[in-house]
Amino acid sequence: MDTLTRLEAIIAARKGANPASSYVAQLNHRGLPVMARKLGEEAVEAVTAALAGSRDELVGEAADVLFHLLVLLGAKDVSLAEVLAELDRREGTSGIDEKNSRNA
Ligand SMILES: N=c1c2ncn([C@@H]3O[C@H](COP(=O)(O)OP(=O)(O)OP(=O)(O)O)[C@@H](O)[C@H]3O)c2ncn1[C@@H]1O[C@H](COP(=O)(O)O)[C@@H](O)[C@H]1O
Repeated sequence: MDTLTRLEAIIAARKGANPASSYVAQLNHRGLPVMARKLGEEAVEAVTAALAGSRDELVGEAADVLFHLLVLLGAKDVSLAEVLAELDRREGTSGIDEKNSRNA
């Protein structure tokens, strides 16, 4: 099992845990707007690290983005497999074509 799939399973298992002892449970307890805001904050931190930080900082912030994205997807009952299937679907198509079809 790969890292993201393992992390997805851990997040699913921790969702209903005690918020006092689990950060995942705490985020779920605080609700979707907080989870969404956390993902946005981590994304901004990743962007900042890419533009002005070190390589190690970018690695750390990218890990935070993936973690918080999985927490948000879990709360919305969207599986990682569904997201990966969407990426698979796009494989082999030009990114430009994809952009044009979305804007059509
Ligand atoms: N990968 C992670 C992970 N990455 C980041 N974080 C937490 O994300 C938080 C982000 O830090 P911030 O400073 O931005 O946030 P904060 O100010 O501490 O918290 P907020 O009040 O803003 O939410 C930190 O508390 C980190 O510990 C993570 N917490 C948990 N995991 C994984 O989730 C598993 C389950 O964790 P628990 O639910 O805590 O058992 C762990 O075993 C890990 O594998």
